[in-house]
Amino acid sequence: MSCDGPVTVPASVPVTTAAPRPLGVTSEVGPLRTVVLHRPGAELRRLTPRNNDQLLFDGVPWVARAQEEHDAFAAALTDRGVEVLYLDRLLAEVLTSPEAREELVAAAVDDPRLGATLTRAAAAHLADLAPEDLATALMAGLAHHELRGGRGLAYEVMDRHDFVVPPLPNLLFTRDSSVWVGDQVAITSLAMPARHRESTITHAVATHHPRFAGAEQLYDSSLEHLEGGDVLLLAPGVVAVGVGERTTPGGAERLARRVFARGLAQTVLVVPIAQERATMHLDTIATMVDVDAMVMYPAVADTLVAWTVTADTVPDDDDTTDLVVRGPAPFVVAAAEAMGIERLRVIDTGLDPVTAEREQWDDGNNTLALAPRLAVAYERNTVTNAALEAAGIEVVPIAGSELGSGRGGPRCMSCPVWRDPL
Ligand SMILES: NC(=[NH2+])NCCC[C@H](N)C(=O)O
Repeated sequence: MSCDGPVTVPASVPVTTAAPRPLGVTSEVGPLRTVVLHRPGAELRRLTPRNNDQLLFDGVPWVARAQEEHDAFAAALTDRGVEVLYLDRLLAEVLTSPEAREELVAAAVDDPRLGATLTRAAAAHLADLAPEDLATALMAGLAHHELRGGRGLAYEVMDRHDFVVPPLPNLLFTRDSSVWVGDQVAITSLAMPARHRESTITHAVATHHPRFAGAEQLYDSSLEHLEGGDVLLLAPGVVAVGVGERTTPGGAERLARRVFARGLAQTVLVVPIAQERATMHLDTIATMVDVDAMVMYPAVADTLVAWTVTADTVPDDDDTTDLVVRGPAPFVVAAAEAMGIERLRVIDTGLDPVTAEREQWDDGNNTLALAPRLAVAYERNTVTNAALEAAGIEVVPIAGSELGSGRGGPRCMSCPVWRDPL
């Protein structure tokens, strides 16, 4: 398997297609047809013990092994008929458009640390690069020594280990920087400074790539914080939004109004989660594995609650619809009611508290459903996976020893853009 080379896209995986392809996602478990992944690359090689905390990694990953693990993840999807689109290809392709280039170069140097002289020099450097090289620079950033003829006071004073343009190692987690709700794409507003710029890339791709031509944008990065890892499409018309370290209550409220106004959902469940790194997104504690079943961190299964939000009148405006808020009620009760089912099954992982905490930390609850009762999971979470199998869920195990150092599992590392309706 190639480790460190360029992305090896199987010939059967088109990155640009002439004919429009379906887009849209209405559930977590409808058969997965097309997904956006990001194969980790040069941006991961920027991580050092000095910067990994700030860049939201728990260590310094072995990059070649992380790529190998990621290639195996992608192969597990393509082997099952899923079309994989790679974010770096989509990015390089949109960088042939002058507007996209301008937008992304401007976003890359929009940083008050730089000052006018260095901003100009960095922008000029980037604007000179060919699409592939510019894509690499936008993802891996620009180190101090890479700016030929750099300059000005800020450049001289800057620590040599600092970046003129910081890298984006969390691009790997494509789940967070955009999320499809129905046939519209929400470009998210990422909470952590280390991730802000990611949504400028997903915005440019959604706006300028022919593959996504015509798709309406539901949300944008200037709005209240909202991250895709917090958004779960429990059933057609029912969206759960986690509110915690990343997504704010304001973000959940804004999303609710917009999905109502655009007819994409009739119920939004707002789910408070602990504001901690271990539970940074709702999908770190619960993901769907069947039309009526979730795998959930046992420590929260009994205490998780939800507010049920609906529209008061026929909604027709993005931002002013009156909302009706009920609750809080136990999450499983509120979810079942909104989904119109008798009971939402929570798979009993039967874990002792220590194993449960360890496997939650290692993204045991962060599964990616390929279809009802078929889910990709990290192989290391053996106890959770055995419980899933016992409950009738087929687990597609993948290695994640290096990928996992960024604290994200199969769901975090994937952005479905097309699932068959249930
Ligand atoms: N959907 C998710 N759970 N994403 C995980 C993102 C991990 C990433 N290092 C961060 O801190 O943002």
